[in-house]
Amino acid sequence: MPKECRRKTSKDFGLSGINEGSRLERKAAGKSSQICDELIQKAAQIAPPVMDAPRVPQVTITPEGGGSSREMQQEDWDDAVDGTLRRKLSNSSISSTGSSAVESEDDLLSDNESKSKGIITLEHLVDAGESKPWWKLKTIVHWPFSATQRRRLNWVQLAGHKGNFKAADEGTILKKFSENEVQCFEKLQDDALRPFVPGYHGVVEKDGESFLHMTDLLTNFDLPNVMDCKMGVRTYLEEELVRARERPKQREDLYKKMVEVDSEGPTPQEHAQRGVTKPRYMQWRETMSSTNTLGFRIEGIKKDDGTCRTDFKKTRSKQDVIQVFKDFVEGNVTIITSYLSRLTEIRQALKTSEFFKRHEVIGSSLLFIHDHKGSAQVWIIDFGKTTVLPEGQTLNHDIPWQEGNREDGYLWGLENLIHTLESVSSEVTSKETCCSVTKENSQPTETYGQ
Ligand SMILES: Nc1ncnc2c1ncn2[C@@H]1O[C@H](COP(=O)(O)OP(=O)(O)OP(=O)(O)O)[C@@H](O)[C@H]1O
Ligand SMILES: O=P(O)(O)O[C@@H]1[C@H](O)[C@H](O)[C@@H](OP(=O)(O)O)[C@H](OP(=O)(O)O)[C@H]1O
Repeated sequence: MPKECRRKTSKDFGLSGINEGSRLERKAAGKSSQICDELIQKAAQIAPPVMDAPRVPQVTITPEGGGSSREMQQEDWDDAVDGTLRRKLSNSSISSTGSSAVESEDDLLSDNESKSKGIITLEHLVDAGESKPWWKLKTIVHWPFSATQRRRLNWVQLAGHKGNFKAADEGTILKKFSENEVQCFEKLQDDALRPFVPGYHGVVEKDGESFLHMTDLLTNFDLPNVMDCKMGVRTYLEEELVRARERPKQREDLYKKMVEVDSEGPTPQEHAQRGVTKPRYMQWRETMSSTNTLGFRIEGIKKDDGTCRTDFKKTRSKQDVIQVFKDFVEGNVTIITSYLSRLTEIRQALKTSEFFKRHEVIGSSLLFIHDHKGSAQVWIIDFGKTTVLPEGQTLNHDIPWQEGNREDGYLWGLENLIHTLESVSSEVTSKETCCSVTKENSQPTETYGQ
């Protein structure tokens, strides 16, 4: 049974106060998720995989000394990245994104327990009666929560780790602080990419924990359809490779996630030790999905009927991706055209962006959002693993990666994404033309009827 079919209850998610609207969305989810699965399976059977030439050399991480490795400590992680990517976080967990875990959740939690996969309820950090003030760092502005603003927010989180986001005042959210991401947002304020990233409202702190305060991109939509596409041919940093070679850590949680998708995925040695290193897992994910072949992959989709799917780990061929997009936009050419024009604007901005030239962009996503009123937007999100290059170095973002050149294939992936949507558009249009011709032909003419 696909993972998404095994739905957790609100109690499983720790959501005690989930409201009626959300319950209804969840109810709808089971049925149409199944329909979606069937459609995707059919598409996969009909369409032979169209494989582009792999752009990423596979790097083998061979643990010296077999499986013996010590647990990685936070200091190691900070040292490992040599100051280029500072991951010191506001709390004890360690990750590029401010959440998980070089070690914190390792070997303890399954995928479902640690990752967010759809509709969630965002809680504020304070209770209605809380009187302690919030303070904005830097500007030291009193955090202006009123009792009504301390509502629970039904929200969609298609990727990332559970607990990474909190509700904030109207139209905004809080994401767990990572110094790297905050630095990116600050630089982006003066960059050509600013119109395409969520509004940045500084850093706030509460009880020793810091958060990045940003615009909630879902705010202006009515029952939004949302898709997260992770960009680039590579989803791990070169530093992570170096680290894994120097101090390999076999992770049982990643091994389990691999086996769940493909029991033949791990090597005999990995089966024996019941563990894989993180770069090994990430590379395997890249080859199973369209990351290596198309330079982007679908992470998750939430539709306006309440269905959420994050089971795209084996969605690899261009035709499969086209089918998923078609289903996402429900064949609506106007929405596809809006998405295409926004992607073209993003491509243009990326080509002029100083920030883009000077950063290795890893693990960043394009967030597609549209609704029944016809609004459609695409935003660049997640800079947790976007890393500044050494002084004087720049990237092309569209040439093959070789270890050391730090290329990420972002622009190449964007080009493929645009082509994919153009294919969706022409397939939908030709189907419409074909249908209307068939309809016309089947209309009895007056003479025929007489
Ligand atoms: N500004 C935003 N507005 C609305 N939704 C957002 C916003 N930022 C993120 N999201 C939602 O949260 C999800 C995870 O976001 P993001 O990738 O930034 O988190 P993360 O924890 O850094 O993820 P990962 O661990 O995969 O790097 C996205 O897929 C999207 O559904
Ligand atoms: O999508 P999956 O298959 O669930 O795999 C996760 C995904 O690749 C995340 O991007 C990664 O977090 P980072 O981007 O922060 O590295 C996470 O590593 P983690 O388990 O170390 O958090 C992986 O487990």
